Amino acid sequence: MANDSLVSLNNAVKQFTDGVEEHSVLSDCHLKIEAGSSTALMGASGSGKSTLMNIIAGFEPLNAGQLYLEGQDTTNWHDKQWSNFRIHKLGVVFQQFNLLTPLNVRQNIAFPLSLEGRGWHDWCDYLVETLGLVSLLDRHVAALSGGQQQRVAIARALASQPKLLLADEPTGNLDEQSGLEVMELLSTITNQGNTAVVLVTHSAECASFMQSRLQLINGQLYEAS
Ligand SMILES: Nc1ncnc2c1ncn2[C@@H]1O[C@H](COP(=O)(O)OP(=O)(O)OP(=O)(O)O)[C@@H](O)[C@H]1O
Repeated sequence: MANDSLVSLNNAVKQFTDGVEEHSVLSDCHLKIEAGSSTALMGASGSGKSTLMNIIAGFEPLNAGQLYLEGQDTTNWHDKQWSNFRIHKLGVVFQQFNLLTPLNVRQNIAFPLSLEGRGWHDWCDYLVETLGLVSLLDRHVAALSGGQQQRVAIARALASQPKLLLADEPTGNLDEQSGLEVMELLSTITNQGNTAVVLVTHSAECASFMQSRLQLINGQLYEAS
C-alpha cells in the first residue's frame, strides 16, 4: 500500500539470532513519519530503538513487512538507491558524534555536501551562526569539547537540508544544560529547514521538544504522553 508519508513502516518484523535462538525486536510494528514533523522515540534499554533507526536508514533489513520512503517501497532497493537516499535525503546524528577527526570544523560540515558535488552555501552560514560555530570553523574537531563536537555533528547532518534527520541519543554524552541547549538548537533549525526529526532519547525533557512521543514496548510503538 503506497502512501504520501515521508516514512511509513508497515507490519515490520525484525529478529536477531545469536546463533542459538531468535530474539524478536520488532513484531508487527507500524510507524508513520510526516514531512516536517518531529517525533521522540522512547523505550527501555534494549527495546529496539537503535534497531528501528538503522532499519529506516537502510543499515538493517527487515525480516518481514514493508518500509516506504517518500512513498517508494524499499523492499528491493539496491545499494545505489540506498546511498542515493542517504546522500540526498537523510541526516544522521550519533551519540558518539562520529566526526572525521583529521579534519577541521568547516571540512566536517562540508563533507556531506561534497558527496552531492556541492560546496558551502548560505544555509551552512545560517547553521554555523545558529550553532555558535563561527569562531571554531578552522579548529580541528578533536580539540573541541563534547558539546562543541555535538553541535558540529548537528551542523554536518543538516548541511544538505535533509528531508529526514535521525538522531540517536544526540545529547547522551552531554551534561544536562548542554543537552538542553543542543535540543533547543536542533528544534529551531529543523523547523526552519522543514526537516522531519526522529529523536531517540531516554530523557522526558529532551522528548518534550518534539511534537509527538512514541514508546517502543515489546516490539510495537505506542503513543506516549
Ligand atoms: N546486530 C545485532 N545482532 C544481534 N542482536 C542485536 C544486534 N543489534 C541489536 N541487537 C539486539 O537487539 C535488541 C535491541 O537493541 P537496540 O540497540 O536496538 O536497543 P535500544 O532500545 O536502542 O537500546 P539502548 O536504549 O540501550 O541503546 C537488543 O537485545 C540487542 O542486543
